[in-house]
Amino acid sequence: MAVMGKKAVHFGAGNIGRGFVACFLHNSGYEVVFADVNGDLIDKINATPSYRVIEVGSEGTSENTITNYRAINSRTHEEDLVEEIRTADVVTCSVGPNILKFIAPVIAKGIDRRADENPLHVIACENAIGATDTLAGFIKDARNTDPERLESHHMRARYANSAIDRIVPAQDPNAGLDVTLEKFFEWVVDKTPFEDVGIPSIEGINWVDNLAPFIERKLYTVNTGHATAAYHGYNRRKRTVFDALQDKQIMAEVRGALTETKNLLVAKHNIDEEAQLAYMNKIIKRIGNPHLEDAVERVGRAPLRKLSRKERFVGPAAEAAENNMPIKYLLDAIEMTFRFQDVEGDDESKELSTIMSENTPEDVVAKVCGIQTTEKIYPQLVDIVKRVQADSEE
Ligand SMILES: NC(=O)c1ccc[n+]([C@@H]2O[C@H](COP(=O)([O-])OP(=O)(O)OC[C@H]3O[C@@H](n4cnc5c(N)ncnc54)[C@H](O)[C@@H]3O)[C@@H](O)[C@H]2O)c1
Ligand SMILES: O=P(O)(O)OC[C@@H](O)[C@@H](O)[C@H](O)[C@H](O)CO
Repeated sequence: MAVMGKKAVHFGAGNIGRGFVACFLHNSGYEVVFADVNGDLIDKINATPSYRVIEVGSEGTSENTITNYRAINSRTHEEDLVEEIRTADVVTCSVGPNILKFIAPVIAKGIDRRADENPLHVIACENAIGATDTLAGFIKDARNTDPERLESHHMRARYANSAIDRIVPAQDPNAGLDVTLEKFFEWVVDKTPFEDVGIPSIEGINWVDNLAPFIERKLYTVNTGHATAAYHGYNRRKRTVFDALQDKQIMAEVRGALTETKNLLVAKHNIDEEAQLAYMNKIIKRIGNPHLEDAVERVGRAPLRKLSRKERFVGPAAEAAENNMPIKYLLDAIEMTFRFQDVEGDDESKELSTIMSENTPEDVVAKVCGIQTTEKIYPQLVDIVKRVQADSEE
């Protein structure tokens, strides 16, 4: 049921922001106020009264028209944004996990101005475990919220973690605001923080009591498989994930990595093995969607984030290793990620290259992967880094 007169502020008017989150908020009757730092994008949004969300797949193409939105530059119009947050019902974001700290101060100011009886619902829509908790941590930090106001903060804001899944590739620069994406979507949100104040009425959200199995299953299947295809593909000069999956060896690497994460997910979350196998096969089909021009560079973007401790490779591989489960294919994918260096337009891939050239293998593993010397996976990661460093010196 649509809710009229409601307002959502969404940080990050990029692919998933315009194509998924804003689309669902719009369809649920919300006015959407985008907050972004890209001045050209802000101007385009404010000059364009509607845009299309175009779903493509083997079943054909369908379209949704999005209206009733505005955009504010959060860098130049902070006070306007604070006022929007003061009067909003929902704040969502899809800016990337490393940007959460930068959007926290303005959200904190808006929350602080709210009346106590009307808490803002905050849901971060990033590919990261506990992204809303991370954002809440920055908002509640003493630099952003007066410690004396913390005790009553829950009366002005509530925070729920989420898992969001829909493949939205980089868009054709000539497409304007239109977004082409896959038909499939899944948006799962923890309902427990909202239970006493009412969950926001957003069509399409699956509200759950325990998000952990959903987010781990998503990150360690969709994103592990996607990234495995992308990094192997990049190193074999494939253009898109679809192209990469046409290569039998890369497909075997993807299946291998997803079988290893399946074993872990099944054991850890009591997920039915057959159900996980079906989910895995569906994901392989989704990431191989021939209608999505999903470049390996987009899917491999930010390799330092993707090599970090709780992320799609090191997260499951470290845990599987501790439980003596096989991790051969995950290690192959990690090696390919370490080889994703100096990629045009990707700052982290350049930083990775500098880190690799200036540090010992042991220091790289500690700094990049956050793995301790006592963990079972440690020596295997050190060997990978040694190999990649040796190849770079040749
Ligand atoms: N694209 C997908 O398929 C997909 C699917 C699920 C989840 N996600 C997640 O969504 C997030 C965004 O991904 P995307 O593909 O939409 O990226 P994107 O680059 O298309 O969009 C990010 C947007 O955030 C804006 N931004 C950057 N810094 C900002 C700031 N300080 N304040 C406000 N806006 C800022 C950028 O200008 C850009 O418009 C990531 O965490 C990603 O993992 C993406
Ligand atoms: O967004 P990232 O950089 O964490 O990962 C790249 C892709 O795997 C990702 O954007 C997927 O398309 C998305 O997670 C599908 O739901």
